[in-house]
Amino acid sequence: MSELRTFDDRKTLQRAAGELIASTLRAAIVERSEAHMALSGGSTPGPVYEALSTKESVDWEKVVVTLADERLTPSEDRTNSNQALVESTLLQNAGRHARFRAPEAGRDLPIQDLILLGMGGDGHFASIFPQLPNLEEVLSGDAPDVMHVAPDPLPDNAPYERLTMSLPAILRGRSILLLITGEDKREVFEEAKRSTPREHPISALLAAEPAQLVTYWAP
Ligand SMILES: O=C(O)[C@H](O)[C@@H](O)[C@H](O)[C@H](O)COP(=O)(O)O
Repeated sequence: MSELRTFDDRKTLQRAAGELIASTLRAAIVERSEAHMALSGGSTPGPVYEALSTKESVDWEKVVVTLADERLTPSEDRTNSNQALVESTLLQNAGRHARFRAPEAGRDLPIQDLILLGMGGDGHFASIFPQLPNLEEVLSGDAPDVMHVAPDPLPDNAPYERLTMSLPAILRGRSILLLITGEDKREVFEEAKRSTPREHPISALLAAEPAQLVTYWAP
């Protein structure tokens, strides 16, 4: 059964998320001599990545970072890419020793020790949006690990086609940390337990009842 933890405020949530990710990475390195994690973009995780970058207790040279999704920005908009977000927040301080691997459509990913997700107000996660023409493919059990998707219409706040991990690739993650903030998104999260993936894509993740999913929420 997945777990929901609530926090008094976003700063406390972000600090706790950094701690959880660091301990997950340390445990993975002890067990398998390396750790793989896939990160999301958005407005919530930046401070998590910054806090994480200062953790000297993580053997960062053994950490490989990729993205749960990526915005296919033109070169002049590169600062809006998720890679740019991760480079400017996580890949500094101690975290600069981690290796970054950009996702490629059709290229298999190693099992991720940790996948960090956010959720949009429409119930999207990674770049699995309600308006994906190929939504069923991205959610199907035989989907490739990474897929090219073209939300139609493109999202207002980041109007780009995307690369996204598929649902089966996400469900293969050893741990999945979902960060949600605000009352509105909490309502969407609760509603998604009873709706369809076309209404709220996150409902497909929740319907799988992944035991490795932990959701952090703050007002
Ligand atoms: O490229 C992106 O925008 C993200 O990967 C996206 O899936 C994000 O996780 C959600 O939109 C939630 O974003 P917040 O962090 O702003 O809630």
